[in-house]
Amino acid sequence: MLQIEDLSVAFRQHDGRLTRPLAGVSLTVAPGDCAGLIGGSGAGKSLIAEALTGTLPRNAELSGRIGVSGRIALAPQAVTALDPLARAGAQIARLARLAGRSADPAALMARLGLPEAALRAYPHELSGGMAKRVLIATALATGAGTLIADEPTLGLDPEAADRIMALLAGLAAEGTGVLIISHDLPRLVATTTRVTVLREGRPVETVPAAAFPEGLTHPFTRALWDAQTWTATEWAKAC
Ligand SMILES: Nc1ncnc2c1ncn2[C@@H]1O[C@H](COP(=O)(O)OP(=O)(O)OP(=O)(O)O)[C@@H](O)[C@H]1O
Repeated sequence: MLQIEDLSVAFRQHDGRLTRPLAGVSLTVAPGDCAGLIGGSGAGKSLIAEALTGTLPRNAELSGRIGVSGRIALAPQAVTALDPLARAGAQIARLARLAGRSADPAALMARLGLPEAALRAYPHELSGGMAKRVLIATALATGAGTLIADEPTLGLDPEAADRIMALLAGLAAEGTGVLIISHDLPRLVATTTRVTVLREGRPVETVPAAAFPEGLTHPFTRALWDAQTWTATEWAKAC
């Protein structure tokens, strides 16, 4: 269970000034929940992930309340988070060990739809979608009851992106609390029960997925939806 109330992150600059790129964010992810978080570039999405996992830069000042029951783990945005010199299976086992657990990497990879051969693969031998799955596997190997997936579909082709989103929805259906941070509003709406919208580090609103698109009332959320669905429609026509 994850509960964030009025979360703010500020940075003390070298000249003593304080900037506050994130303020007033609240959200809850219960076991079995699949929630979404969206915002443009620089909206503060990664700051939230870093605040939740205790990985904010040292000059960050955190305020608000973060309540976590059970373990929380991050599947990071960049596949470069994987050790380029270690095989995927060994990386999953290592994360489990660091969390004080023993894991069965083969079972975990099978659960995430990865072929057994991927256990022995180095990160550069994995496709983008497979590497994203390995990142999710390393997070789950910690025994986390809450998973934060930071941009899980970034850089993937549409089919691989759909498969990753279906996988995350499946994890939620099995009882994991899942927070998906993404730029991809149509996929978030298709996968999650609600989407929290951020704009320049401030919350705009949290909208039930069922409200998209007819029930949208906030002009920012509407513009975000129109921009992304227009592109998809026009692209489909052009093809
Ligand atoms: N160490 C830091 N010092 C000062 N400001 C920072 C620091 N780290 C991040 N920020 C600021 O916080 C804001 C939010 O950054 P963040 O990386 O969370 O955005 P984001 O929503 O994840 O963007 P993107 O989608 O591009 O990754 C940005 O304006 C960024 O400049």
